[in-house]
Amino acid sequence: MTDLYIVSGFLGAGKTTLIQTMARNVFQSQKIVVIENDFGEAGIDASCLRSCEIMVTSINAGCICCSMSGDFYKAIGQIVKEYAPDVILVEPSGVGKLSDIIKACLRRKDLVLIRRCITVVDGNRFDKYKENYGDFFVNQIRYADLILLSHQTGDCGKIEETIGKIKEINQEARIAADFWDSIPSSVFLFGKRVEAVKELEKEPVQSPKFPRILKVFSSPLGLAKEIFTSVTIECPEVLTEEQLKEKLNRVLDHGDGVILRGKGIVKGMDGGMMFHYIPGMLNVKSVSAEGTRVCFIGTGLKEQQIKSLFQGEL
Ligand SMILES: Nc1nc2c(ncn2[C@@H]2O[C@H](COP(=O)(O)OP(=O)(O)OP(=O)(O)O)[C@@H](O)[C@H]2O)c(=O)[nH]1
Repeated sequence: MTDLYIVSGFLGAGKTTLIQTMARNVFQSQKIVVIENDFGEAGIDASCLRSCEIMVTSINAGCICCSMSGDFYKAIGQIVKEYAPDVILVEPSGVGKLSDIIKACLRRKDLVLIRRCITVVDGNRFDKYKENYGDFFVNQIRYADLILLSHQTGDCGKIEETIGKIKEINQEARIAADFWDSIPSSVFLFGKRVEAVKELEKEPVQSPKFPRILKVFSSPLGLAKEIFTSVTIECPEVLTEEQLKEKLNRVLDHGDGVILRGKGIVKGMDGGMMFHYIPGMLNVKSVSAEGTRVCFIGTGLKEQQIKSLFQGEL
């Protein structure tokens, strides 16, 4: 039986960052495979994790829990057989429901044992995300047995307030607000399962859904796709940091709709350049990973408009 950990959280919460921390601090001597499920993000996280020498299997263009669940089912079988990892880490898309991911993993309980359902919660954007995207955001909190706060401002009062709000949704989960590097490994590895997950475990295991069948049923991805759109842009040019920021700011300032997430890897003057955008934060840094793609996720985005803004003359 292979140990499986789910690392969920809303867009930009810090899932990939946490997986890197866990690979470094918790599973340092173990063979890890990460199953990464981008929502239209063109494998950007996967490139980043691979550059940290983590083995990654990407399932793109859908969501593990629904349209791709047949692929997910097969992927787990293949990974266990071919790589025999000690640990599988599943990073669902930020707009996936944790309960659906757990159900998808339970379909392979012949091969994997869910050890921990972890959710990263952006402590700085809690109210906004809960109010506007509660279907996903609240579900990710309710089914977690370990919740880690990210994007904290250092304001202890605000942290306590956010923890109080999380407890209104899930009283049983362990909540950790410390710096992740300082959290003992045992917190990630062991702990009580919350009742909500125990209930899911009691449900009869359903066969994986394959796309042919899915056309008949509405799916959670249907919901995510109705609400969120993603725009991916090829960017083969070499850019300076200023040029990249100017392109990004044109999209962020003048694009219609609400951009909730932006990320990408492009060619910089001295190698790869990666950016992350979440509302109120834009980070650009040099990376060893290579890439020529940027992606925006949000609501009400206009693909052509975003492409023109990004690709237009500088
Ligand atoms: N200030 C701050 N930044 C963070 C923290 N965690 C992650 N970040 C940054 O937030 C950005 C997004 O982090 P990721 O780890 O890519 O988030 P994710 O949840 O995998 O995002 P998705 O790709 O949308 O699923 C990156 O620039 C991180 O460096 C945190 O605790 N504090």
